[in-house]
Amino acid sequence: MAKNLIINNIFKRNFSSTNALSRKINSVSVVGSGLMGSGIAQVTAEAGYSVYLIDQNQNALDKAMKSIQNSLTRSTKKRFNKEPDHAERYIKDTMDRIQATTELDSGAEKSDLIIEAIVENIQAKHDLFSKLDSISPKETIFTSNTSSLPITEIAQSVNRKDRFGGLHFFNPVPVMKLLEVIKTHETSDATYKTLLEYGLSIGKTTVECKDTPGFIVNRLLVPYMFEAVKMYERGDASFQDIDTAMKLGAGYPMGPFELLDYVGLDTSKFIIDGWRKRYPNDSTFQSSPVIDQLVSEGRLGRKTGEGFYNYKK
Ligand SMILES: C[C@H](O)CC(=O)SCCNC(=O)CCNC(=O)[C@H](O)C(C)(C)COP(=O)(O)OP(=O)(O)OC[C@H]1O[C@@H](n2cnc3c(N)ncnc32)[C@H](O)[C@@H]1OP(=O)(O)O
Ligand SMILES: NC(=O)c1ccc[n+]([C@@H]2O[C@H](COP(=O)([O-])OP(=O)(O)OC[C@H]3O[C@@H](n4cnc5c(N)ncnc54)[C@H](O)[C@@H]3O)[C@@H](O)[C@H]2O)c1
Repeated sequence: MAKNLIINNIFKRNFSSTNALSRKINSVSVVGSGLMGSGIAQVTAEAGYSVYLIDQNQNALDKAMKSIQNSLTRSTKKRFNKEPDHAERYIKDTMDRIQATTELDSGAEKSDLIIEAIVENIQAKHDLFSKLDSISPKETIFTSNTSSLPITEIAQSVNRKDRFGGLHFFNPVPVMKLLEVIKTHETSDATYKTLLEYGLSIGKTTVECKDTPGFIVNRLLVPYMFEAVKMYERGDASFQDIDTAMKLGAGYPMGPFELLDYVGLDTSKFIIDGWRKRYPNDSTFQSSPVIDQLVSEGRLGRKTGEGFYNYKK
């Protein structure tokens, strides 16, 4: 209660002085149905929005719908433990609000908000947004869930730069309470207000971020994870002991290697490689031979069943 009051006061402080009117959001398209897109679609549908979950790959969509169903079953078991009928109805209603499709147009033409959660690659994001810009209504707001790319740079491929911002979710989306909302120097106040309102409407606590590398969380978290890998590569400790140490000695829910496997080693590599290209003189962003090797072997972490740890057993 007190927390909500603080959030509302921050919200009022920042926006009561502007006359910006937020836009009503009814329908949301989530493009990319992997680890993040499936979670974003789930929490958005749970909040009552009608959702198009779009992916170029039908298998990814099938996997996403299964994972949403499992995640809802898990969360409703406790929430409605004495009312199984209610839980069943809640799951059905939520699933019914999500339309999974490989047709980009079918969602983009009808959505008020588009959240992109495809692979962490600037060219792929540019190609997607330039298509979306030509098929979406001009009022539709575009956002990216990028972990590390500048929102301003992603927005270069569209004309609607005032209706473009960042919505950075955390994994697992249904559980993690934070949403980073990113404003570029071209994002309009009305767009930004709409994005903050959307964040609150899906039950997240929002923080306001500038378009700086890694925003708030990843600028601190990613160098920490790669520092742990360097420690392991030097032979200072086993990765299992580093994980145990950080969980029991620093109170983290997961150690850095468990977290790398959880985020995906490919995504982690994309992030560090991208930052190193941009900031070649900053030693924080050095590559990791061990991660490069695991990625080249297709051992990407939990999503492939193996990374630093083996999840197939
Ligand atoms: C790189 C990117 O850009 C940014 C990022 O995303 S960085 C990554 C950020 N994420 C983190 O740091 C995650 C750190 N890990 C954790 O917080 C925890 O280990 C965890 C929440 C993932 C799992 O928690 P843990 O206690 O170990 O396991 P578990 O007991 O299975 O789950 C805890 C609760 O979450 C729920 N849960 C876990 N995963 C879930 C999912 N996918 N869907 C729904 N519910 C889920 C469980 O049902 C359980 O709920 P309950 O407390 O009501 O019973
Ligand atoms: N993994 C994390 O913990 C995490 C957390 C926050 C943000 N992110 C960011 O979210 C984005 C997605 O990450 P992820 O971990 O969900 O990736 P993922 O590999 O699990 O899923 C990406 C999905 O996008 C689909 N895709 C690729 N190109 C597409 C296109 N042009 N059109 C439609 N679908 C396409 C793929 O088929 C795949 O299903 C990345 O930008 C990543 O940096 C990831």
